[in-house]
Amino acid sequence: MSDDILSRVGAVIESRKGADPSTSYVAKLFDKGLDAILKKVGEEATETVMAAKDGDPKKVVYEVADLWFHSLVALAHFGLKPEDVLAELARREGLSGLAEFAQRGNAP
Ligand SMILES: N=c1c2ncn([C@@H]3O[C@H](COP(=O)(O)OP(=O)(O)OP(=O)(O)O)[C@@H](O)[C@H]3O)c2ncn1[C@@H]1O[C@H](COP(=O)(O)O)[C@@H](O)[C@H]1O
Repeated sequence: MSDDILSRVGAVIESRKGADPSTSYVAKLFDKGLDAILKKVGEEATETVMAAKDGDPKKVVYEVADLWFHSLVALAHFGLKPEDVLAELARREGLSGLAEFAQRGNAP
């Protein structure tokens, strides 16, 4: 179920390319350009950190949803989709982060 919603939201975001910014928040972001999109990603990341520092689980969920959403818009700017990120996470599945770090020639 979870990646279905990511795919659905990703498809709607893609469909907003070239849409009227006055009728769509996503189209407004595309119209403003990459810096505006990245500004929102940064803002939502900061708001996620602040929600976590406050120890408020519901607020953390809300802000992570904002962060994931704006990250999907940033992906779409580059013609990328949520499925691309899911494939990368699947590629990493089962490989310990410690082992992966060491594989890159980093000291444990
Ligand atoms: N998932 C979302 C989504 N999450 C957040 N947002 C918008 O992102 C904006 C966040 O900007 P704010 O400045 O309000 O930031 P904030 O952090 O919420 O508020 P502050 O804490 O900064 O005050 C708000 O307008 C939210 O409504 C979203 N807007 C759209 N979507 C999805 O994208 C689809 C297309 O949206 P439109 O292009 O607007 O039709 C929708 O059907 C949804 O599925």
